[in-house]
Amino acid sequence: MTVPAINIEGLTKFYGDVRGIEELDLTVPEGELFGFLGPNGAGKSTTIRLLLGFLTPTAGTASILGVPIDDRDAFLGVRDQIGHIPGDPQFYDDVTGRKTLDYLASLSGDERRDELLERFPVPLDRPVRGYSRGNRQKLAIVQAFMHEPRLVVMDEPTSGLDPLVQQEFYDFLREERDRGVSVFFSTHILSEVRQVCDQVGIIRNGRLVAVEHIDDLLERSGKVVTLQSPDAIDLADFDFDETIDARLEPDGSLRLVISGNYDGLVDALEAYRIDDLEVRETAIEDVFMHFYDADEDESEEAGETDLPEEVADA
Ligand SMILES: Nc1ncnc2c1ncn2[C@@H]1O[C@H](COP(=O)(O)OP(=O)(O)OP(=O)(O)O)[C@@H](O)[C@H]1O
Repeated sequence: MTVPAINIEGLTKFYGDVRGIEELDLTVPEGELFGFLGPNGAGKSTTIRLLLGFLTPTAGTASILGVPIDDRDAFLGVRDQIGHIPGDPQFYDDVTGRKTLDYLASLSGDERRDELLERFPVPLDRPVRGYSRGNRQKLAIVQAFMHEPRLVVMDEPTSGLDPLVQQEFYDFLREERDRGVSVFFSTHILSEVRQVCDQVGIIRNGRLVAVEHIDDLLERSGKVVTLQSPDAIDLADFDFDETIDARLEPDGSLRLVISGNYDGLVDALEAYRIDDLEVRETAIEDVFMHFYDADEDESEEAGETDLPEEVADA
């Protein structure tokens, strides 16, 4: 039986009275690209810091590559099989990038350093103090992957990267996953989840709201059909088994959300002349909003407002 890359059971962390996370249960299989999505303050960094032993849980437990996080000796034994990109990567500012990597290599190895630096180049002979935000992030990527880890845990790893480097990083992550590396990464960017992840766990106010395969999530959410016709559209004609939602837009066009096959739609269309017909996937934003809406009452109790713009608009 294979061991999950990460297994979390009832994991809880309170900072005094402030809830970091509560009763979190989650399993990430080996070899998967797992996205951990939530707005600011949801508990993503807390979860990651608990997993890596930087914080002690208030309750519950977790294991990483089969090793319980509170078994310090065993954890040190798998430490060099794990890579980590923290939310705010810190290095010794007076030291050059090259020396930084030399030092980290002496701890865990650097079999892939050159290959990674070719892909994510940084000014190696400059002290890290002079690095831009993006270069600092690229150095963090190189150090996290250069020792051939089995699992990489990353806290918002694309912040500070320009769009081209972000795309390169997404390609790289997919290649790593195909080589069998497990990747757990937190993000508040929806489009990133869609592009990269196999599964996503959605966290809000310290609680896990859902865990879904991206394909299932989109499949279940249906397709959006937009129809323009010179004929008056009767909504009743489009109320077939596959219809999730049907409405007339102010300009008289029909907006239909359907899941499953198109048989009902094709039959209904026979009665109409068609000026324009478009079928597209449901926007991932619409799909995710429903998870957040469901938790609205609790969010108000916790004094939180609506989703931040990054999550709502990404
Ligand atoms: N050291 C701390 N002391 C007190 N409260 C904390 C501490 N660290 C985090 N919290 C609180 O715990 C909750 C979860 O924070 P956390 O940083 O884990 O969220 P996050 O999802 O990583 O957010 P972000 O996307 O903004 O980094 C928040 O309410 C936060 O204010």
